[in-house]
Amino acid sequence: MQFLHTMLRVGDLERSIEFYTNVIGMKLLRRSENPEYKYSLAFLGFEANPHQAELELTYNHGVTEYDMGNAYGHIAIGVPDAYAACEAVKKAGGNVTREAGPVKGGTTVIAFVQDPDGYKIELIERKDMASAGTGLR
Ligand SMILES: C[C@@H](O)C(=O)SC[C@H](NC(=O)CC[C@H](N)C(=O)O)C(=O)NCC(=O)O
Ligand code: NI
Repeated sequence: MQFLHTMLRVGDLERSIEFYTNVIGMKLLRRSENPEYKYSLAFLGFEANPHQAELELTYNHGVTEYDMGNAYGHIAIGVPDAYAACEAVKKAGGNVTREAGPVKGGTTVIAFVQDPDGYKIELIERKDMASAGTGLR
């Protein structure tokens, strides 16, 4: 088996695609429309399945916001340098809600970014990723 995607409901699909491509550096992998059930999908990621898990964004036509509740935590992205990633996010107009630094009580360097709908994204510094050329623009 393989972990394929995480689905988030968003209030403005184009706004979210813009954020996840231009701020986070993902690729728009594919889109689909379901006019019968009045929703649109966009799949984004750094690589398509099966190479990496994908993010599925769901837009229900006419629904511009959701009750975010208190259960959702975050999705996590590995970056070679969390400090540089935060600067790149800010430069691209993104919202860093927790600057890069060691996790409380530990040594792993993390940061948090908020997407346009308020979903949190954790940036986790992974030195092993430096050679992979991954990471935020
Ligand atoms: C493409 C695949 O990864 C899907 O997740 S589509 C599944 C489908 N999604 C929706 O209907 C989205 C709109 C819906 N109003 C929502 O907000 O979730 C789905 O969940 N279908 C349910 C079913 O029983 O088929
Ligand atoms: Ni799905």
